[in-house]
Amino acid sequence: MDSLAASSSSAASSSSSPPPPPFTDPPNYAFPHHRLRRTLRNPDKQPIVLVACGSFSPVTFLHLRMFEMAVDYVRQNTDFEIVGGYLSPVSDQYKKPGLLSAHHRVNMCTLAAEQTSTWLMVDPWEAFQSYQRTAVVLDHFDHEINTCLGGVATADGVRKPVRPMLLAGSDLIATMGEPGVWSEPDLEHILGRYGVLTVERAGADMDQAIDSLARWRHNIHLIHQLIQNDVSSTKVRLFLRRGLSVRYLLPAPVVDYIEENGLYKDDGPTTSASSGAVTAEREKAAEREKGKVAP
Ligand SMILES: Nc1ncnc2c1ncn2[C@@H]1O[C@H](COP(=O)(O)OP(=O)(O)OP(=O)(O)O)[C@@H](O)[C@H]1O
Ligand SMILES: NC(=O)c1ccc[n+]([C@@H]2O[C@H](COP(=O)(O)O)[C@@H](O)[C@H]2O)c1
Repeated sequence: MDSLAASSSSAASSSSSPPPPPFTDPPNYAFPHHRLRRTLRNPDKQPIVLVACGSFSPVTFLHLRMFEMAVDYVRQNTDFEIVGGYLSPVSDQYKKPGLLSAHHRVNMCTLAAEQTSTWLMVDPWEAFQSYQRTAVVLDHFDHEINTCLGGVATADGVRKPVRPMLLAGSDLIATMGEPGVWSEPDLEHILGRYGVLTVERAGADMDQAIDSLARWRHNIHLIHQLIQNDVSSTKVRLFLRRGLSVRYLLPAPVVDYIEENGLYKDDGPTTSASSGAVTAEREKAAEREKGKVAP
């Protein structure tokens, strides 16, 4: 398998011992695929799954709406067929401001996906372990769906591999042009191999964002928001701290969950947002030195 994790781990293995598993799974982990469509409707299309990586602290209607915008875009502009959609909440090690524990973030995403949609799923794989780079997260989906489940089949029984594609806001794509946040091999892996569907976000200039990523332009799909929505988790947290209502900004079960558990009453961790991935990678490397975490 052509995965980052697989290639780095196989380089380290000796010829006598069995190859280590390509990924470290959290305890009791099972890949969720109860809503993954296993048969292609149109055999001529390329099957894809949408993977949205982020904090989701908390998940908002905008996060969910990104998937619906992607569905419309894909139907009108591409030869892809979407067979599944996943929210992949980031690990606690990301330490972004306002990042609630993975336990609560996964619970809220699960309520949102299961109770407001018929096709979205939540993968807790990265949430419940050490920080994983986005390139590795996409490799994990590739591994689970194609290597373990055998991809999808056409009505005639022909098997096809599924391409995981990153679904992200244009602010996230803009960080790909910032020095030090993403490594060059990771960008090549994410944008060259898998591709990204980018949803326009108020305040982040999409054209400027992709200027520095021009060599992967063919794999970067820009989705314009026809109805502007600039809800953000930051604003929701601010409202909650001030005791203001967030109803109708988030799915009702998520609002109820926040109230029942008394969440977001204070500021939480305060590491700078843009340095989240860099800090998490540094801390992980230090822990690896001490032998505490797997690569
Ligand atoms: N209003 C929005 N428009 C477009 N994309 C968005 C919007 N809000 C979030 N996203 C995208 O959703 C993904 C997950 O975002 P994340 O969980 O970081 O939400 P956020 O609202 O940006 O959080 P925070 O406010 O805590 O920084 C990212 O790719 C982000 O770009
Ligand atoms: N090098 C990387 O792989 C890298 C860098 C920056 C952000 N990310 C990811 O992007 C997402 C960003 O989420 P936020 O928008 O909440 O910061 C997270 O899932 C994070 O892991 C990955």
